[in-house]
Amino acid sequence: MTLEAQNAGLAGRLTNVTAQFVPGKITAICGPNGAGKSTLLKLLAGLLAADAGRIEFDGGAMSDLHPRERAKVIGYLPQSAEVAWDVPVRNIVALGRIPHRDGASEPVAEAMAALDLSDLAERRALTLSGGETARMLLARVLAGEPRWILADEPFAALDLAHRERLLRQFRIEAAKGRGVVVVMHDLALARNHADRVLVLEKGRMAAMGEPEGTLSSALIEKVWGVKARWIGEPGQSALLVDPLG
Ligand SMILES: Nc1ncnc2c1ncn2[C@@H]1O[C@H](COP(=O)(O)OP(=O)(O)OP(=O)(O)O)[C@@H](O)[C@H]1O
Repeated sequence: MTLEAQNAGLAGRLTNVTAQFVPGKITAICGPNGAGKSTLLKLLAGLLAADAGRIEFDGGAMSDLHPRERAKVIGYLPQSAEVAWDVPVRNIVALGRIPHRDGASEPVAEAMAALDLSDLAERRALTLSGGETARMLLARVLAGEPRWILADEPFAALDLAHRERLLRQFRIEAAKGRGVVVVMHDLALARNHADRVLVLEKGRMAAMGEPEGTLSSALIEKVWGVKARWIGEPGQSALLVDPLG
């Protein structure tokens, strides 16, 4: 169950990205604003078509996958998603089962419990706070039990406890053999919790590899233009950034 970008590009947004994503692992996609992170995630999700190279899924072109099959295997969380329907939270999370056409309630309940939404199950979706909305939409993705979870900045609206909870959940999903690909700005989060990191810079790949070696001070200075150094133990590192002079 592989997911791969092969020289993938989209005019003006992404150039020549070649990367293999690994099931059972958490891959972080990092890079400055406008570097192409969301574009790459949408290409991997099959929501945008590459105009150069291709996205390969299980040895075939992603573009050949039937949309319903794609919806079953890929769970995509967009950046700052909005909710259109003022229906109970449980109903929004249950939308994750639509590709399966099974109405199964267990994965829906499990996903809500994982995202600490059980007490909010009957609340109307439009009354939720920003972080609660983010958790509801993540639960919808998990309820679909996709093979690949592709999440665009899922931590942005979450408080510390819910961030930790989601990190643990991503690890649980990865342990089930799912591939987890997460766009994130927090480089300490990537270094401490991802298995691999892909760094984009101005639409091109700047680096890909295990986080410790890849997210070096030298790379951070080159790509983000800030001087920074790591402190702390592996797995509990913090990034100290020098004030811009
Ligand atoms: N629909 C579009 N049409 C044209 N250009 C676009 C479109 N969407 C994004 N871009 C451009 O493509 C580049 C990559 O955008 P993308 O959203 O992938 O960046 P990102 O790395 O996710 O950024 P951020 O950290 O700000 O969310 C940017 O220069 C952006 O302005």
